[in-house]
Amino acid sequence: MLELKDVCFQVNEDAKDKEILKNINLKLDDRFVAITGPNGGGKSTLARVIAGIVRPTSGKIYLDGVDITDYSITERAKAGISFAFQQPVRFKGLTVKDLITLASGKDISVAEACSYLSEVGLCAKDYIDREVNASLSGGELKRIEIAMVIARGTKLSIFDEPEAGIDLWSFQNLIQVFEHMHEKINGSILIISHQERILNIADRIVLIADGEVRKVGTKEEVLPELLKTSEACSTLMDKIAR
Ligand SMILES: Nc1ncnc2c1ncn2[C@@H]1O[C@H](COP(=O)(O)OP(=O)(O)OP(=O)(O)O)[C@@H](O)[C@H]1O
Repeated sequence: MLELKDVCFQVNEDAKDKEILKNINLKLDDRFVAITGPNGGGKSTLARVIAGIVRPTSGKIYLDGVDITDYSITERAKAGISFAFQQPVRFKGLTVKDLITLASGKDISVAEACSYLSEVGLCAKDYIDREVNASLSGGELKRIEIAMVIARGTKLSIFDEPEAGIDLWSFQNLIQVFEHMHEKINGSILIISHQERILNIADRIVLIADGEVRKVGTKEEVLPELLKTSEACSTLMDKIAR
């Protein structure tokens, strides 16, 4: 279980303190949790705080009862947290097989590596020996990154807006990948998304706005609140536009 107690994150901008996360309290033990909310609400910051990319200004983070607040990214990775970036990283000189083997942490066969690619809907023989460089499309890279996360098989896998920057066709396939992961994965998935189809497969949704947790619940409980928030935003945008 992941637990956040009074987590705050503050930056100093133009000599003024800016609170980006305000006393976040969460207990998450569901298999598939989606974090959603308006742009700039603090979702990515929260994911980065959980993965250890940034340290909270105050508060505590526990993974299965262990205080990981002061763990580095590497220590958190060893404790069982994987993080997939919004823009996946390219690794020039490494093949897809190399990356999946590294991710799995053991010497796996080509057939095993291929099985991870098949899980994300990629035809393994076409990709296994390809270099992870700029010749791969955004959608392909994203799926290879997801295959790596599956190969790592950690307790907690965090995805920051996996839908960002991919076309509609790739997005439809990506949804199927997540639906499949929801059924198959051993650990938990924490996914930041604005997409209703992703929210629809979540066991729990966390709505974050203005650095605060506004609501935690099932989609039936959270979506109406989310619609209210987006209506409020559109009304504001209308007023600004007028
Ligand atoms: N290091 C930083 N310094 C200054 N401001 C920051 C920093 N990190 C985040 N912010 C600000 O904090 C707010 C929340 O950012 P964050 O990226 O977490 O939002 P988000 O909910 O993920 O947004 P989006 O949906 O647009 O991806 C934004 O206003 C952002 O500009």
